[in-house]
Order: sequence, then C-alpha cells, then structure tokens
Amino acid sequence: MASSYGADDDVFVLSGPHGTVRGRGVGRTFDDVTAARAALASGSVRAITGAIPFDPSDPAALVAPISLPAEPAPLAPSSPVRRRATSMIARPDPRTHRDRVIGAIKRIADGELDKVVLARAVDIVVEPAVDVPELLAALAGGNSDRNAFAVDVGAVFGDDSWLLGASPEMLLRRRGRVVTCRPYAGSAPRSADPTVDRAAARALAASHKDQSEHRFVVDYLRDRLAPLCSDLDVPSTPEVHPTGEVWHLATPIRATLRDPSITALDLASALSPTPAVCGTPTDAAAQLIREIEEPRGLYGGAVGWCDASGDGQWMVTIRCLHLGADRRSLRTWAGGGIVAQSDPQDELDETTAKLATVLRALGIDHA
Ligand SMILES: C=C(O[C@H]1C=CC=C(C(=O)O)[C@@H]1O)C(=O)O
Repeated sequence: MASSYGADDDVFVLSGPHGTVRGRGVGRTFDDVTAARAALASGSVRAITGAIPFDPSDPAALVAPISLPAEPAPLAPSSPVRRRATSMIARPDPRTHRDRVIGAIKRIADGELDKVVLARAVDIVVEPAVDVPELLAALAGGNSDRNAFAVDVGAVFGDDSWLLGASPEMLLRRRGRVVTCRPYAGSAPRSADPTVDRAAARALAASHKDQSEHRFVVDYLRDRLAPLCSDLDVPSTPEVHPTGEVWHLATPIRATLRDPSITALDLASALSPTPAVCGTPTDAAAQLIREIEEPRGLYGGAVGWCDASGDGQWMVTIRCLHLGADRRSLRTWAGGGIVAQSDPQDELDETTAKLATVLRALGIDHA
C-alpha cells in the first residue's frame, strides 16, 4: 500500500485554532492502536496520524507519515461548491430514530443506564464528484474556529476512501506535560434570526437537561484523567459555544501529566469513546448502541496526530463523512445524548441540525 504514495502526498490534515498539522507520505500503516502506540514508544516510527474507531475492537486507520509539517495558521476557508444529492437514504429513517430514542428513555427510566448517545446515518450520492482539498476548505469555512480534518483512511483500508469532517470537540491536546480537553455535550440548533439565536444560547445555558447531559462527559474525563494527572482544573460551569449550525455546552479542562512518557495517542486510546458519543456507564451504553445501531466504524472515535515527543491533538470524530473511492458516495452521521429528561422530537431535530454541518460543506441545499 505504502509504495503508491509519494513523500509529499497529504494523507492527513487537521486544521483549527492551533494551526494546521499535516501528515505527508506513508511510512507504515496500522489498523491496530496498540501496535501503533508500541511502534511510537520503541522509536521505530517518528509520528502517528489518522483515525481510531468508536468500538476499540474495530480496525483503526493509522499511518506513520514520512513527515509531519505544522503551520501556525488554520486552513484558508472557502465557500462550498454547489452540488445536488442524486440519492439520500436515512439509516434508519427519522421515525425509527425517534422510536429508538423513546426506547432508550424508557431503559434509562428503568435504571439500566444513565445516558446513551444514539446516532443515525445518511447515505448520500452527490453530483458533481468531491475533490478532497476543496471539501476540506469548505468544512473549514463553515465554522469560525476553522476546524476541519481529512484522513486518507484508504491508505490503511486499501479502498481509496477518506474521512473528512469539522469536529468542534477536542478530545485532548498534549503539549509537554500539559493536557487540555474540551468536551462538548448539550446542544441547541442555531437560528438565522439573531434574536432567536441568542435566546437559544441563553436557554441552552439554563437547561437542566443539557447540563446533566454535559456533566456525564466532564465527570468521566475527570475520573479517567485523575490517576494520570495532577493539578486537574475542571470548571464547575460549562461555557456556551457556537458551531455554524448548533450551540453547544463546552468545558475547558486542563491537567498536568504525572508521567511524561504517556503520549497523546495513549491518552486518546484511554479516553475514547467518552460519554459525548457513547454514554454512562460506558459498557452499558456501548452494549445498547451495539444492540440497536449499525456498526459506526470511525464515526464517534477520534482523529488526530502524535509526534515522537508524545505531543499531539485528537478530535472526537463527529460532524464527519466517509467518502468512497468514486468521490460521489458517502455516509454521514449525527448523534445526540439521551438522558432521562430528553424529548424524542427535540432529539431528532438536533441530529438534523448537526447533519447540516456536512450538507452545507457539500453545497447541498439542506433546507
Ligand atoms: C454525537 C454528536 O455530538 C456530541 C457532541 C456535542 C453535543 C452532543 C449532544 O448535545 O448530544 C453530542 O454529545 C454528533 O454530533 O454526532
């Protein structure tokens, strides 16, 4: 596989407020996170980029690139190319998703679990075909942080497919001993009317249901980071942050690693999947998701990079699409956290609002 790539080919791009990191060329490939972590720890590879799956038993798409150039600026944004969807199939259909939410609320009421994130997928065929750098720039253009990523998962899977997205949610960033996380959970669709939009943000900040949905993620990260870190700084109240399509509750977490040999990839594998994409307790939520959803593949995992010093950044793999070799067929997903107080129709509407991130970047009229 590696031989068909030149040393200057981008196989990974991550853009955001911290700048742009690229993975260039393919030194080695890994479909297993443990093997990639071991190669990095032994010094046999100098960096790892790519995607880890939602379900740790599924294949990862990780590459040891030939080089890992970084620029201080995020990607230059661009406007989407106009496209039409020649086929659009919801999996499951919206009514079934709502029924699944109703079922999950009942299981939460029965005490089986506290939170589960249920997702739905949409399979789309677009015309004209997608150009990967063009779509990446359009994804960066859809949010003020210029968040966007593109991962050549075909370099590992051998199917010439790409994973692209614009995730606002930072699973973790490691710089030396300093670890920062920025969990997102709790959402409200945005409005084109500025008065309605501001009111939606205020209502989100005051919503007990969204605060509780958010708290599960923050508590999980605190519990997982506590044995690994000192000076854990976890604000008690989340902030409200916008993407192009939705308002979110977000909490900036900061901590200091006790053991500097723990890498950003080690942390990504220890933390993912958080209750922002899975649920609480993790095992019960993962079991319920396995029972009712199709396998998620790379959606709900993490996308990022890690260098030889252990520094790196991993984003939660949401607001994304998996683009096929024909550059026309793709699957996109959106999920939402279900807690005891969730309303099934609101949850369906929330997934529709989240899907607009990808549809807008594809230039599809999503109204
Ligand atoms: C699971 C997704 O979003 C997560 C991140 C932010 C807000 C979320 C929510 O409010 O449910 C989700 O936890 C998704 O976009 O597919």
